Amino acid sequence: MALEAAHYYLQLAITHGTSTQAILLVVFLLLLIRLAWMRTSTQTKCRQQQLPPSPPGKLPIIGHLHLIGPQTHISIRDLDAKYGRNGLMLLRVGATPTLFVSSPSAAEAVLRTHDHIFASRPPSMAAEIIRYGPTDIAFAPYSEYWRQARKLLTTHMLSAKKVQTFSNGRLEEVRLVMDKIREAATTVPRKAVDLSELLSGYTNDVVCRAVLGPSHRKEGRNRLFSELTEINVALLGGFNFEDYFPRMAMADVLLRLVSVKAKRLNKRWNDLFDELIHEHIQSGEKDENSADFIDLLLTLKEEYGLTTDNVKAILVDMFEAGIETSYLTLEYGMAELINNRHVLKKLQNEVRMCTLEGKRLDMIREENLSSMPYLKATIKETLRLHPPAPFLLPHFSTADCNIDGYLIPSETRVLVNAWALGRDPSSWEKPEDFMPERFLQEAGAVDTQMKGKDLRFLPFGFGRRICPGMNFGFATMEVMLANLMYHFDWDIPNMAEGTGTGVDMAESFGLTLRRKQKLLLVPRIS
Ligand code: HEM
Repeated sequence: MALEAAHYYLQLAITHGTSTQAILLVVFLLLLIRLAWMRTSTQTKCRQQQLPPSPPGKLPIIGHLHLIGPQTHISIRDLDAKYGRNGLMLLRVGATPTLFVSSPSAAEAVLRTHDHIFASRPPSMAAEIIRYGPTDIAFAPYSEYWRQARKLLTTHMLSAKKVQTFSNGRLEEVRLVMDKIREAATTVPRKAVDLSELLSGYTNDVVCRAVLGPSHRKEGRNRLFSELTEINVALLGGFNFEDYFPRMAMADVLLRLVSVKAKRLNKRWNDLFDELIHEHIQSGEKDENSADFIDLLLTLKEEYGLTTDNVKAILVDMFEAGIETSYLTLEYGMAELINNRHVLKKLQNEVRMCTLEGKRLDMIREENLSSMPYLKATIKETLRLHPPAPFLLPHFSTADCNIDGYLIPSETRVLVNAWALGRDPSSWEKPEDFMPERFLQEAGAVDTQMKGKDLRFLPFGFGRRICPGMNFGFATMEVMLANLMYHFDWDIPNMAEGTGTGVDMAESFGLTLRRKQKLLLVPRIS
């Protein structure tokens, strides 16, 4: 084809043009031919290169979908053990090639060595609508826009220094929860508290306060944000048929349905943000210490080239990424502590050491936490066993890439099974046991700072897309867990009658890994 074209244009130039034109044309066309040849030979080479291993039994249309059970993280771990190679396994989920990563070396290849190729996100129609483009940070494709928005976030909103400025607000929120628990503990007979509800309310209010300041309870705004975040998670978190079967007629119908739902939801977020932005503009500039996230974004948006819609998209991220992750970790942590009484006792001893100087504290404050390594280790151990995002967020390759001799084609969806990595018996001693001590080993191999040298432990991901909210998350979780340990002893309901058993740890899978049952516990004032 290219040769025919070259011949044709050469004839044309010779008949109608000058000889210089003809020579230039020939050179240009020869270049074109060379390029075409190089492309064909690369494609042939790629085709010859092997794709990562896949399980047998791929079906028309649905691909390997029927092999994946409802507990996806467990199914994928088991399939990888059988069919994967070095932690790499390629499944066709519907029409979408999906690479599952289940070993530290494979995670290293994807998140460190070839991070620039895998740092994008797959397209999602719901994310496009709810997150204005998407122009948030979590779902935005890898681009200059994402780099700028993320820089703003990490430099001004989620830096250790800024997170520290919210400490009084956090303490106030913890105090409110302690008051509610104390009330239940002093009732006769003692009442169980719904710790799931209290903890999710707490992490919601901590994020609301950081986003919009102390007026976060005005007219029930905190509850409204909680409701909107829940709907967001439901819409983005499940298996979205239309993302995996983009060319099917049924996907078209679903696409329209999802689009209607997403637009309705986006309108609710949008109206609320308009009201809040208006209020913030009216109330004028604040100093760096008292500025909330809306203040910061409004002040900095021009410097970073953001529109008001971009600001709203980033705010949606704060709610969706910031609330459930910390809440689930706190809830799983408490459940593990109840089922592992010796760990609970050890943690209570560490926290209660604060009172050894003779005075009882009304609250454990953040400045008390630096002398509590076991508390931090307990949270890390909880994250190892129960990473709230078992597959991180989906990554997406933007070019062909070779890992371990396998070709990973461009536009492959990549899911890293952080849940499986945290429980791999070749990486962890007694992986199913809850042992915070493993994070206290002095020169142990585990990276206790979690800056990610060790890719066995990835609850926050790693590389360009690593969670920027780690400081915020730890600050939220540590002070709450310390106070729960300091003020109360904990029983399971019906323990006194001897009919109570341990806490049920059954999980239900989604974008996040939730416990199936509410966590009901009976507090006793210590
Ligand atoms: C226990 C607490 C938390 C955990 C376990 C957690 C975990 C994660 C994970 C696994 C990712 C995806 C990483 C990847 O794709 O490779 C992520 C991304 C993200 N997280 Fe967190 N997170 C937590 C708290 C927070 C908080 C408190 C905030 C903000 C207030 C936050 C904001 C974000 C954002 C904006 C992203 C997207 C980053 C990007 O795509 O560049 N996270 N987080």
